[in-house]
Amino acid sequence: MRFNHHENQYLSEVDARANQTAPDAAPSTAAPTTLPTTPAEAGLAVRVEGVAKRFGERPVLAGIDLAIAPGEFVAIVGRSGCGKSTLLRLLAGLDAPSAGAIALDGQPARGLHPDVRIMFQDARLLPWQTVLGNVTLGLPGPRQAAEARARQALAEVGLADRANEWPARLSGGQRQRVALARALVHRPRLLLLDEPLGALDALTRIEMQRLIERLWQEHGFTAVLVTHDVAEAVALADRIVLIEDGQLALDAPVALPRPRERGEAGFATLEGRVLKRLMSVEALNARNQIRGTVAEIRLDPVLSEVRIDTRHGPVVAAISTRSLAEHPLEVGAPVLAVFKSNDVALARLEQGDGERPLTEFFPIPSFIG
Ligand SMILES: Nc1ncnc2c1ncn2[C@@H]1O[C@H](COP(=O)(O)OP(=O)(O)OP(=O)(O)O)[C@@H](O)[C@H]1O
Repeated sequence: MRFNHHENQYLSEVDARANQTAPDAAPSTAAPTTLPTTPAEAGLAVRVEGVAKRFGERPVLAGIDLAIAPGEFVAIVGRSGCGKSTLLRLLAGLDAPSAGAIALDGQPARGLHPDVRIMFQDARLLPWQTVLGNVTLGLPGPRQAAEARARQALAEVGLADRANEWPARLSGGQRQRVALARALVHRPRLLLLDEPLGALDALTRIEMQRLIERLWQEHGFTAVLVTHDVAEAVALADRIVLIEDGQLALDAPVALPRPRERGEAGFATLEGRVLKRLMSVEALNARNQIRGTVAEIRLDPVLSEVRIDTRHGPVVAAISTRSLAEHPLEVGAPVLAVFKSNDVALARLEQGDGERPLTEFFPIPSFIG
């Protein structure tokens, strides 16, 4: 998980709002203590038009167009580093686009929006505040009314009885529930979720997915979820968008009835389709591909070696023997070797000492083809 000063700025904004709260003021009957439940009034419409984002000379997003209807649940998937979190930070107003425009409910987005909340992979709870204190933080109005709202939000995430607990005493899943309550208590009309379940075990993750789905259905906010887990995207989203080379490469509706079961045929088909697209050769950087011909196959019970001859010299791929059985190759077959740029390292060979020993490794940003 990456932290940057913009996100801290977001948290300071929350702190600043907390400081404006009158802690000892009398309870107000004017402040509503219930969270909205009517979908029509809750969801924020999002429009992203021609949005580009560069960091220095490095383009990350290029010409993104995306319209999200009020109350829609959109999942953003894509390879690591493709710009998913960057897009989410732009929607949150934590960062500004280099080009293009973002509109929320038809109004140009400028900075932080009061109806937008973001949840990260780590809960970011203040350790010196109780669970209730963390959820109340930043709520305007008299303390008693704010606490009543916070307690209600905690009840909604199943933590009513942990209000007076310290964050350190909670499990990772419970801390994320508190973070969810802290977002919900502000009655967001757009909830941005940046891989919020990424650090949780599989079972807790599925429980949290159900909770998020239920709360989304009850409150009707618009939801945008960044996830690495395609099954999570299929379980929760109305639409799955895939970012690739800075652009939207896929926009797939998920027309499956809710609640969705992972074992169902439609679920597995869509998950397979998105995964296939995500893992496809076209999705990889073209510079990290090299053509060749299978020259030799050395079978081993577990991990076999396939040597291919390329115009740059021989390349040996270690392939599980099981995969090789599923996708057989024969000597002479034309193939494409695909490298993940992050996985390529250069090792200097000692002069005159054959293939060993290695002295230094130089990670390189991309394969030199
Ligand atoms: N503030 C920044 N300054 C410079 N580069 C940045 C900044 N934020 C992100 N980047 C770069 O932009 C690219 C996209 O980052 P981003 O975090 O949006 O990717 P991601 O798809 O969310 O990745 P992951 O799935 O690994 O979290 C990366 O190469 C990252 O290093």
